[in-house]
Amino acid sequence: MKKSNEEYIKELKKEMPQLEIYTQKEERLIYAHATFPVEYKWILQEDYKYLPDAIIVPESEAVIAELLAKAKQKKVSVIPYGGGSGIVGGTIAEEQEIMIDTKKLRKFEINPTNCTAVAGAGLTGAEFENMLNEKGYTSGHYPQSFQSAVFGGMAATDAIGTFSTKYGKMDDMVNSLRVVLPDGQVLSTHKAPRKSSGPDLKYFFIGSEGVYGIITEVEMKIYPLPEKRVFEAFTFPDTHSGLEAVRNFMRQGIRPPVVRLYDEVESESKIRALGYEKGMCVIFLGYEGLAEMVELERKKVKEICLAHGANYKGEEGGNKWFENRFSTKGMLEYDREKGGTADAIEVAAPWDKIENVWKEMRNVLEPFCDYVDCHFSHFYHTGASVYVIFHAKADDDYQGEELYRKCLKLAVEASLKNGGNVSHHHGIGKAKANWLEEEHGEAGIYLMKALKEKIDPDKLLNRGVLGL
Ligand SMILES: Cc1cc2nc3c(=O)[nH]c(=O)nc-3n(C[C@H](O)[C@H](O)[C@H](O)COP(=O)(O)OP(=O)(O)OC[C@H]3O[C@@H](n4cnc5c(N)ncnc54)[C@H](O)[C@@H]3O)c2cc1C
Repeated sequence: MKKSNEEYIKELKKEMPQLEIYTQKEERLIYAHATFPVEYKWILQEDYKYLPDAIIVPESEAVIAELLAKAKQKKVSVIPYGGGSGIVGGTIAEEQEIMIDTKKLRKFEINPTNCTAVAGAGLTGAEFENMLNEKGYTSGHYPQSFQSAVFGGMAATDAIGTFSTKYGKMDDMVNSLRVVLPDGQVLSTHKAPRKSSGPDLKYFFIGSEGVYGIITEVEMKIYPLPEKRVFEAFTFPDTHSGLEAVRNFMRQGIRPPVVRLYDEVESESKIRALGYEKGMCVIFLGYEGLAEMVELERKKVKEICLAHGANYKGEEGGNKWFENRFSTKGMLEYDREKGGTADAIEVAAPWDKIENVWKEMRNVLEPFCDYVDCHFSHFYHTGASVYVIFHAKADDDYQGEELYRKCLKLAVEASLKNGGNVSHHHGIGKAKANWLEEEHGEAGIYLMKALKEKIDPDKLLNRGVLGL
């Protein structure tokens, strides 16, 4: 253990004997990796590369404040740890950092009048949603990592769920939050629904991946459980006509919560399974809310899809997608195999760039991959996001790591070159930090660094994440 860490832990044990602290090698190994694909390769290579010196599991925000104040005093580096489902290397303990696991922050408080509920940073998406459902509410937030990602991590990475077209991303869903700053101060943002009182401070933390503070509570917007929910499918002659149909209903303010358009290649297996016409592209749509509104949305979406050459395929395909929506087979199985590597690179672009971004990302990856899947599943008034999922195989896990880095570089650079960004919702971590300046520009990075240097001059909190 690093000397400074040893002194820190010794002092904590003395002053806070009730504090849960893990220092055994097995425990440190469990926390050492999240779900960044390269971490799978490190597991399969010899000794694991980077272990945290210790993991602390505080039971309250007040204890986190003390831990950070003391860490500042003793110059101890810290990594906040949520559900460990992060996929961009945001929790790699490259410098034997101490991890702070937020799992004991389990507050749940509902305010039906304000249509909000508070989630402690350590509640998983599924736990919070079940508690809401019991009271007759939903947050509409269903990321695929629903059962493992927790609210602190999801706010920190600005996560998104599959019902996003209606309910939005974490930055749309969070009304207010509480955060411990690197020196131990606690900031609570105002609960008013809108502010014109300087920058809305919650946005310094949503998507900041723990570099500016540890989020302890998130106040989410909530909605009554829907009266009606229905899924359906259409096939389109090609990806272009599918995207045009979606752009047309989005610009009129029609927002079915689930919109998932698969390109010609990823559609193939779905077409086979569902017995649809070969060579077409599949779209699954999901609607929920008041029954009359659902039926009106369906009617309007159907008119627009049919006008763009679609065939209506009924409810079966959409229902099947819904039943399997949390399955991550395929991608993660590839990462676990010898030499195998896979990842979903998710970027966003304006409507007039998204098709080129998709085509070019697919083109650059295909020569190095067994196969590449692409779909569009988060849509906005001004553009869309595309997932480009590569699956590649090398001879061993060292070459697998190299191959991963090559594919990531090709994909991100193809996005940037064609008008897309670096990440739509998985975040940057350490994996994509090199490209951040291309998205934000020199002045943008200057601003991010200036804030970091002011509030955390020794870069003790999540050093290296976002390149800070
Ligand atoms: C199979 C699979 C499916 C996925 N599906 C989705 C999806 O549908 N949508 C989506 O958006 N993402 C998805 N992801 C990515 C991942 O689940 C998200 O990035 C998630 O938000 C991470 O949350 P976590 O609690 O696991 O965070 P962690 O992995 O623990 O941490 C992520 C980052 O946030 C920081 N952090 C954690 N807690 C805090 C805190 N309290 N305060 C400040 N910083 C903190 C960490 O230091 C780290 O940098 C998926 C990942 C996997 C493996």
